[in-house]
Amino acid sequence: MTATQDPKTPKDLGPHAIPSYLDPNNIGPYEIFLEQVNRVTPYLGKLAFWVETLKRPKRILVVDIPVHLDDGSVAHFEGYRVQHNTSRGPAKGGVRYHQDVTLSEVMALSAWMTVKNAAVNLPYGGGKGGIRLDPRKYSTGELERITRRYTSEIGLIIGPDKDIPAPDVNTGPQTMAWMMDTYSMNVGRTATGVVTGKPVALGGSLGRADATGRGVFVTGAEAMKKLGMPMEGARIAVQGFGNVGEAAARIFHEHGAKIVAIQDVTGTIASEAGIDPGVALEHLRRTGKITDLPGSEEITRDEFWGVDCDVLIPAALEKQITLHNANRIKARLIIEGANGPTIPAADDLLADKGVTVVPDVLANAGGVTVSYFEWVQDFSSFFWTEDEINKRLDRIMSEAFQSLWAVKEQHGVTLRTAVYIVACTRVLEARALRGLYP
Ligand SMILES: NC(=O)C1=CN([C@@H]2O[C@H](COP(=O)(O)OP(=O)(O)OC[C@H]3O[C@@H](n4cnc5c(N)ncnc54)[C@H](OP(=O)(O)O)[C@@H]3O)[C@@H](O)[C@H]2O)C=CC1
Ligand SMILES: O=C(O)CCC(=O)C(=O)O
Repeated sequence: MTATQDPKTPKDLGPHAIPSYLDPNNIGPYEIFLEQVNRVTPYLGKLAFWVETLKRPKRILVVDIPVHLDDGSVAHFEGYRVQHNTSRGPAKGGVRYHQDVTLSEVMALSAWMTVKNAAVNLPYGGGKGGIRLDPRKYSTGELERITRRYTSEIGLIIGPDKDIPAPDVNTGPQTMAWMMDTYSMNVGRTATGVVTGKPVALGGSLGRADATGRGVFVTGAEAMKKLGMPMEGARIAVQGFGNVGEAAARIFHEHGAKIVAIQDVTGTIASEAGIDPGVALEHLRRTGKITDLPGSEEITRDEFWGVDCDVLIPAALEKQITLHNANRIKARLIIEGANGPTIPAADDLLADKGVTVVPDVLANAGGVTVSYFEWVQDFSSFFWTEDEINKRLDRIMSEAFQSLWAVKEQHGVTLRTAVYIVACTRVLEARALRGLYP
């Protein structure tokens, strides 16, 4: 028996009921991706011949990052850049700073970028990077030195027409500015197109900061229409209140939905009357935590999953929805702002319960879509208005949703499998047309 053959066996049967190596909740991030590829393979027809291409990252770089800390000592960090696939264009995807970053995680995140970029038909392959460190423990100067050394080390394989990093968890416009500057110094010219998600003053794009959350809203609103769920008063619970979660909560709130619970690392809050995300953000900035927000009550991390809501937006990290909590989820709709928040076994359980999942590789593609706009603007040195950007983003996201929903209906599969069918077909068509030999 493999870890995924008995996906619905709960772990809670007793301490010795399931050996950990058979527990489906213990699946690693890259194994999740491989399982998703296995599930789509029967739908790929002749292109299944090439499916091994998807299972093997094209290029993996592991780098040592030695840096002087403020106290004069030298620390070494481990960094990664994985280019999962470049069949449809340069690799593209963010850079994560987190204490739990592993090579398997970065491999999975880069593979999901391949699928995501193909799903919304951007001319990119998939890449992702990361450094295993807890950024809260380092000063701004230390983070700048770490970022610059990391950029120099991965400079071997990145470039505006090779691999274009962007922000992910715990990185943002300032990180991208340092990366752009370091790469530019090393190549002897200003290369704005080497990263996206830059500050607007440095060739960044208007609309990029909110783009992922906006895409979560657009695809979520389309799904709600399909499911006959009214937006006005819809009860929404959001896990993660950073770039993606905060913007998604704010935009849903602006459109009449009610944010009934928010969870981040510092705690979980709930409110029957609804939480104003603007007030919550101001409170978070002032106090450093989401809890103790006036008008809300604190609930446990675990209670979050059973909150009475219509829509759940996981917008934090991978593997949050597992067999431990999937059964308790009351939402009819899950919009995956995070990458990889649902393990495959929980996906099955949710499908059986009739819960619709807008998968990460569609729901959070708004960020990379505006990154693509940024890259195009940098190349042409001609910048668009925010209104133009938002209109183009909304159109791409809602058209992608409509066409992928039609594929779901046609095959009678989940929306995730439908997105994988379309995206993997696009990637493998390109692979097959390019052939193998130089
Ligand atoms: N930024 C982007 O453009 C894109 C991001 N994504 C994905 O969206 C997700 C969030 O990214 P992003 O918003 O950029 O990251 P941020 O670093 O801006 O925010 C992450 C948020 O998640 C919270 N968080 C982290 N760990 C946990 C946890 N265990 N339980 C609850 N909350 C947690 C953080 O809390 P705290 O602040 O307290 O640490 C923070 O609120 C990731 O999966 C990322 O890959 C996907 C597409 C694009
Ligand atoms: O903007 C980008 O290029 C990539 C964003 C990202 O890392 C993601 O979509 O997961």
